[in-house]
Amino acid sequence: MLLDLKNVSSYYGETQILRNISIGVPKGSCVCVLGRNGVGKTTLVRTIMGLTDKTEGSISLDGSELTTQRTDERAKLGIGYIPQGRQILGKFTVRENIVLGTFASKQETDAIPEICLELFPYLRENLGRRAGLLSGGQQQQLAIARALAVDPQILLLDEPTEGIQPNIVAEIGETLQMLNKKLGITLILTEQHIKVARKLGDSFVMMDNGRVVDSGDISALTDEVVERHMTV
Ligand SMILES: Nc1ncnc2c1ncn2[C@@H]1O[C@H](COP(=O)(O)OP(=O)(O)OP(=O)(O)O)[C@@H](O)[C@H]1O
Repeated sequence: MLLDLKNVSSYYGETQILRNISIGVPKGSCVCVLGRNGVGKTTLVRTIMGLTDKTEGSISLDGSELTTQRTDERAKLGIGYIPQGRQILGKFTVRENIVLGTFASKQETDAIPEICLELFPYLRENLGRRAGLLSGGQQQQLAIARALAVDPQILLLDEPTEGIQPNIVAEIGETLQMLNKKLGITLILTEQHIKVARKLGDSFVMMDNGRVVDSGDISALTDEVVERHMTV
C-alpha cells in the first residue's frame, strides 16, 4: 500500500471525530470517500495531513510513519492537499497562488513546475490575473495546480466538485482522471457526486459517524449501498 491507515482515531480538542479507521490505498489507485455531511470525511483528509489536534493509530506513506511528522514535512514527502472550498487567495494573482504551493515542496526554487501550467492553458494565459476573478471551475484548476507544485505522489481532494457548475463537474472529473491514470498520481477524494465517484474511483470507503461502515471495489457501490448510507 502507498498509504496505509491502521486503527486511526482523530480528535478536535477532547472531541473524538474519527474512530478506528483502517484504509489501504494502493499506489496509482483512486479511492473515493463517501458519506453524508458531517460524518468525518474532511476530518479524515485533515488527519492524513496532520491538521487535527490529536491522532491515534498509524498512518504510513510508503512504509514510513507519518503521524510523528509535521504537516509541512508530510507535504515534502509528496502529499498534495486540495482543501474543501479550495482556499484560493483571491487578492493574489494566479502565479502567486501557484508559487505559494512551491513553498511546501522539497525543491529549493519557487519556479513554477511546468506540469502546473501544461495541464491548464487558461491558467498559463492568465498568470497575472487576480485569482478572485476566476470562476469556480477555474479556481479549482488553480487549487489543483498549486497542489501539483509539491510534485505529489498522492493528492488529497476534499469535495473537488462542490460549488462547481454542473457542466464543469465532468471537466474536473476528466482532469483528475488524467492525473490518476496518465501521470500515475494516487488520489483520495471525498465526493458528493456519486456519478463522479463511480467514473473515477477504483474503490470506495463509506463513512458514517466517524467510522468506515462499508468499503470495497467501486463496482460494489450499488444504488442500494448509496441509498442506505447517503440519503438523509
Ligand atoms: N474544528 C473543529 N472542531 C470541533 N469539531 C469539528 C471541527 N471540524 C469539524 N468538527 C466536527 O467533526 C464532525 C465531522 O466533520 P467533517 O467536516 O469532518 O465532516 P464531513 O463528512 O467532511 O462533512 P461535510 O461534507 O459537511 O464537510 C462534525 O460533527 C463536525 O461538527
